[in-house]
Amino acid sequence: MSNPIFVALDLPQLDPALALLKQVKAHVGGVKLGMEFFYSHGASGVRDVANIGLPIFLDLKLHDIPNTVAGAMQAIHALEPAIVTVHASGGRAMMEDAKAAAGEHCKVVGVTLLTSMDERDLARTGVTGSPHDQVMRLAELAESAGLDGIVCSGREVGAVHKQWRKGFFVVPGLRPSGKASGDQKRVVTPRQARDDGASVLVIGRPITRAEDPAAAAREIEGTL
Ligand SMILES: O=C(O)c1cc(=O)[nH]c(=O)n1[C@@H]1O[C@H](COP(=O)(O)O)[C@@H](O)[C@H]1O
Repeated sequence: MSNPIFVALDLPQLDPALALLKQVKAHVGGVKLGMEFFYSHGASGVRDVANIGLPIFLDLKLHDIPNTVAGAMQAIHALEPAIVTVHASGGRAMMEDAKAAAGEHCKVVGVTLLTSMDERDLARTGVTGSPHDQVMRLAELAESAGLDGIVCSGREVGAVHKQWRKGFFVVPGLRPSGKASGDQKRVVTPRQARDDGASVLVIGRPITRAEDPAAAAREIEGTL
């Protein structure tokens, strides 16, 4: 099995981000570029990272009307991302149009409930019920809209995997045991998430903020 770790390069400066990626490259299978990176460095920054030779997960978490999201998907074709995110709560028509507008080899995955949210946070948005129920509901919607998969926490991935056997599951909110969870609330270990059916393990600070990022990435890889 190829390395499922995608390192989240949530760093504001381009050169340190590129240097860090070169350090950890041998121990990860891909790189995730999110809003912080894309808003700071745009398409040219994405190309600089792509030149290092790892698959790119462009985590833009698109959430708008179908026409606008489809236009955004077309605008990023040239960057040839392997994976792009949209918010599943944007609805079925938006997800259908996002998938139709995506490049041929680009997986489109729907963010369900952010891993930084628990049941109380969910209730405050007006949704009653458990994070588990919300993830299952949005996974079903994403599948019916023709998406490739979803983003969920490691707490739900086992159940979603049973319901959607061919789905592609991106799991963030991962912490090696004993590491600080920070703003993440629904946390599991990388190994647990992989055993429960995660396709991609998104790991940021446990690698990028480690004293020795290459050693941290190697250590996590060794637990899988
Ligand atoms: O879409 C994501 O990647 C994502 C979804 C989610 O529910 N939770 C989540 O943490 N993420 C991303 O995963 C990464 C997690 O970073 P760390 O908490 O530093 O490992 C960040 O880049 C987040 O933007």
